[in-house]
Amino acid sequence: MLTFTKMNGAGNDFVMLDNRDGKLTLDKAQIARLCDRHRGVGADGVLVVEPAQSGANFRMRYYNADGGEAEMCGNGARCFGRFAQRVSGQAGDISFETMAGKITAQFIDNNVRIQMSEPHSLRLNESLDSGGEVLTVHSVNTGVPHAVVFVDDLEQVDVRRFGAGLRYHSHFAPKGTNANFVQQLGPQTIAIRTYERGVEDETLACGTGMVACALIFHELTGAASPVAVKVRGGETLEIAFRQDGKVYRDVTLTGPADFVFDGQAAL
Ligand SMILES: N[C@H](CCC[C@H](N)C(=O)O)C(=O)O
Repeated sequence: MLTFTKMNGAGNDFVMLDNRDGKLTLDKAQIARLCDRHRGVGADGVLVVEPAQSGANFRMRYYNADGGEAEMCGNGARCFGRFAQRVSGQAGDISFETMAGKITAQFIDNNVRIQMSEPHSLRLNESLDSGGEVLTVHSVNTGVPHAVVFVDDLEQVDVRRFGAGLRYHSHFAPKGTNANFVQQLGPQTIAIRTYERGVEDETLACGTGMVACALIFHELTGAASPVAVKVRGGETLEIAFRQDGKVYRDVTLTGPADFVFDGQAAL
């Protein structure tokens, strides 16, 4: 039996595994089965605590619901910090390595603030066909790749149709991208919906997607930091940043990371 903890980061939900002893080996099919909402535990992804290979406290591995490993997960990183703190009994900030760089988690009341890796590959105003329509698409990598489209009414967007159209678009091949749709609610407030690569559906929240949308919102409107981002699950999270010329520094994502239950799963 596999001992796990289920966590929820603003509606993005995860199976958490403690593999600090290095004894756990799961293949892609087993991870996908854990995430299956009918045959398994059910989750958007799996996060695994491993020993650090350099100066951090831990190493974070992230796997999407399809079992494939991804470089980073923003909501997952908040949950990872909270989970690593619990299993290790370590007080104070938690640092961990990811495929996208080193992340630090700070614990602020019921929220977790993570210092994101430096965003890159920002591109604005590209015309791309998706779902049979030509969209104005922006993109940036916030640990994983994100496409961003601004719309007038989020409720009217067919996220599966247009999200999948961008996720599999040749422009983002071969790795593909996550796809976000954004509606401005105020000078420093947006609402977003996200189609996630590797989940292949809309999720209730996407942390790296929130960061991508907030930075592009700043690029297009000059919106000051911090930007409030309302997600499909109903929560509002905070993205802060500092622009140093063309580079974004001190990018942080602050929001909830909640324990849901502990369990044992047959694999
Ligand atoms: N599905 C994403 C990884 C997880 C991103 C999301 N859950 C987050 O909170 O950042 C990808 O394959 O690029």
